[in-house]
Amino acid sequence: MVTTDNLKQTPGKPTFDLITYLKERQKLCEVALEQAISVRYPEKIYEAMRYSLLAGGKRLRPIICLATCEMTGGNIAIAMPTACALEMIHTMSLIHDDLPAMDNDDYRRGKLTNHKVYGEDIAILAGDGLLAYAFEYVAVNTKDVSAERLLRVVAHLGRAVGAAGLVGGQVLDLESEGKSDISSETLDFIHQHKTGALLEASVVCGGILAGTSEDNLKRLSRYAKNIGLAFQIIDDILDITSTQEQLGKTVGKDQKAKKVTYPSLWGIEKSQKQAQQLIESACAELEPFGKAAEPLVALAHFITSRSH
Ligand SMILES: CC(C)=CCC/C(C)=C/COP(=O)(O)OP(=O)(O)O
Ligand SMILES: O=P(O)(O)OP(=O)(O)O
Ligand SMILES: [Mg+2]
Ligand SMILES: [Mg+2]
Repeated sequence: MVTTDNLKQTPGKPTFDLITYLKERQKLCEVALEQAISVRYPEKIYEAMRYSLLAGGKRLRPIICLATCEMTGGNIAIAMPTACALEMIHTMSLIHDDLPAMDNDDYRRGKLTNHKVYGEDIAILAGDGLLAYAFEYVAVNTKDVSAERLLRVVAHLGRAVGAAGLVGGQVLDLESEGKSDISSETLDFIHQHKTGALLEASVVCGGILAGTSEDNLKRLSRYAKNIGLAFQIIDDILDITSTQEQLGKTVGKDQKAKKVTYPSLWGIEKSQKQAQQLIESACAELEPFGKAAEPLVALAHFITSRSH
């Protein structure tokens, strides 16, 4: 059996080339996203939606969705509409998160935030437009997948973005600002919802589209929950250790907003170890998939080693 250990880089062994993989997949996603929304009347709203959607970003959620679908016997074509929808939902969450009523941020993905360019009113609507279009896009453009699977994907996406997911996590995140007595359970809840839920949907929807077994879906969900938590821990570390140039957004915001984070509770080193452990547990879930899991194993390790 292939284990996560023998998938790790060993000198002399051919290893998975994640950099090339990411570049290729990012290009595929960029093309699909560019084609997904065109500008029409009233131009302003379509331009605002495209401004943030096409502003770059790692495209991790769509790439993870495509990878899971392929690993479980599907292909890129059946997963691409869902992959695009995940990025539309993610972009909506960033536009709204940056609004003055929430984090009040001026930069995102190396550019001025949506409300700085289009105004608060249009930025709210651009987020709404992207969210609604994400669901329309999956429903209309997914081909060669049964209606039953498609319905399951739509339901899973809806749950991930609503009060049981991103919205719920964001509410607690906002309520926790300035409070020093946030428990690690509350912190985990925030991370698992504001970040974990959409990553989990990215993984699980890929598996649903491919028609993988219920057991595999549970396994995939556990993998995703672990990488989701690790992702947010690293995000909070980067807010302390990285630069605006590298991240494309303002840094040092958590300390300024007096936010309790993993590194503020346990320090950077322990938080990093914690993230590493979560990644190891995540990868262990993929062992039954053998060599087919290489991309998802590499993507999980990328989450802790990333610089942006
Ligand atoms: C429903 C909504 C609006 C959800 C927002 C979800 C989210 C992950 C925001 C970014 O988190 P952050 O503020 O911790 O990170 P960043 O530094 O990227 O702003
Ligand atoms: O790369 P991005 O901008 O999509 O952000 P995130 O780090 O939240 O994936
Ligand atoms: Mg926030
Ligand atoms: Mg923010």
